[in-house]
Amino acid sequence: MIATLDDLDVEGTTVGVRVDVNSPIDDDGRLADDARLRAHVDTLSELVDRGGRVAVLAHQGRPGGDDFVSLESHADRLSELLGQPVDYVDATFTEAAREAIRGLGNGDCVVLENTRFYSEEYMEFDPERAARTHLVEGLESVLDAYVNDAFAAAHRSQPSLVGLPTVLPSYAGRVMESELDVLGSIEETDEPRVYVLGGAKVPDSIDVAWSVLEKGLADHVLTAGVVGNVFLIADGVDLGDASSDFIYEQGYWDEIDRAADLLDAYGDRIALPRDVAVARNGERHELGVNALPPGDEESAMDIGESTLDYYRRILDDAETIILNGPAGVFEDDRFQTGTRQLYGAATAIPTSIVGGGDTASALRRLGIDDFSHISTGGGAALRMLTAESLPAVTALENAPHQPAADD
Ligand SMILES: Nc1ncnc2c1ncn2[C@@H]1O[C@H](COP(=O)(O)OP(=O)(O)OP(=O)(O)O)[C@@H](O)[C@H]1O
Ligand SMILES: O=C(O)[C@H](O)COP(=O)(O)O
Repeated sequence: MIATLDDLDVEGTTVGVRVDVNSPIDDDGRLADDARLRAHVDTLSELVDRGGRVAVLAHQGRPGGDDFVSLESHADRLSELLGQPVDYVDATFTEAAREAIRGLGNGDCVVLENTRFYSEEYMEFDPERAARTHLVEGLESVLDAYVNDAFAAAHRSQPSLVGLPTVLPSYAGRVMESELDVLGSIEETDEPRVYVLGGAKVPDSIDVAWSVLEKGLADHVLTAGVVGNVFLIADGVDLGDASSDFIYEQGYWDEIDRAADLLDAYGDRIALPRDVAVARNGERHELGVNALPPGDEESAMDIGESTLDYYRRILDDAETIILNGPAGVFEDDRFQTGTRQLYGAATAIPTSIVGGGDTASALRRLGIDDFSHISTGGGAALRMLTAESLPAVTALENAPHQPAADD
């Protein structure tokens, strides 16, 4: 049983709120897309409106990346979104951070510095060990409560996600609550249940496919994107050198064997593309799998019409559809068709759930957003879609001062 903001007496309480605002960053090192910030506005505005003293914790990027930047521009944008001043302090758990937190009045909000500027926050710990890190020990004394709204990071066992809820009364924020409501009860959605696995994260998708087929969660798994290409090769189709080289360069060659094992075990429930689209003379050109391999340098960039017809027939009976990853290289207008049509067809199914942060923002750009639920999480959603627990969610379940089960 996880406590929510409904269980928290907010007025005058100093709350550490973990959000996930890990976002695209522009060439000047500033926030380039505020979608993830907007997702947390409900939680943050509720806390400040109810008189909380709010200290925001978040990571941005990974060490060494161009997007590994300060949260100053996030604080500026948050100030606009909340319609009130939001301070920023370039410290996370040191005396400067504690001083900023102690200085908060009721209804005030401060953004602390990128948690991953500190090495411990980029390591995974068990919750008890995470509770003894500098970040947790530095903040514990100035916080009365902890709220986790960072569903998209909930698959990470890092101090701000699993350490703080070990030592503080802890609550799920509104994003976390709604994600858990939907993704935590996949088994209860109506059947037939269809999973669409596309995109380029082949190992993750194959993990999901194994899990949902083994557990009987999926009546059908439809493959597309690079995932579909790997399954085609595993099925003995010659996709040509360009697609094969791409898969090899991504380090996914071993995945072909795993895909072949899956086809052996559950082939009757896995659907493979029947045609692919390549670029020929600068135009989209579709080829049935019997006409493969394509010409030299031609790579399978999308699924074609015949695959879409086949997949639509499977979807005709579906009650629930769960999608992750685009069907093709949607960034190129010529190869948007598969994603546009497959995701478009999914919106007609009674329960349609999209997992994956980047896919979600791409779909919004394509103007397709009429799903039952679009998750804020990529890796976290994938893990939940297999009905597995997430460390940060488990830490919330085990946190001190939880409401009784019959509350
Ligand atoms: N056939 C293909 N060949 C090469 N790239 C492809 C193909 N199909 C899709 N892609 C690429 O896959 C990428 C997206 O895949 P990915 O698995 O990262 O999905 P995602 O929604 O961004 O995931 P997340 O939200 O979890 O980060 C896109 O950049 C797209 O161009
Ligand atoms: O963007 C995400 O998926 C989350 O913020 C987690 O980021 P990470 O994969 O760098 O831990």
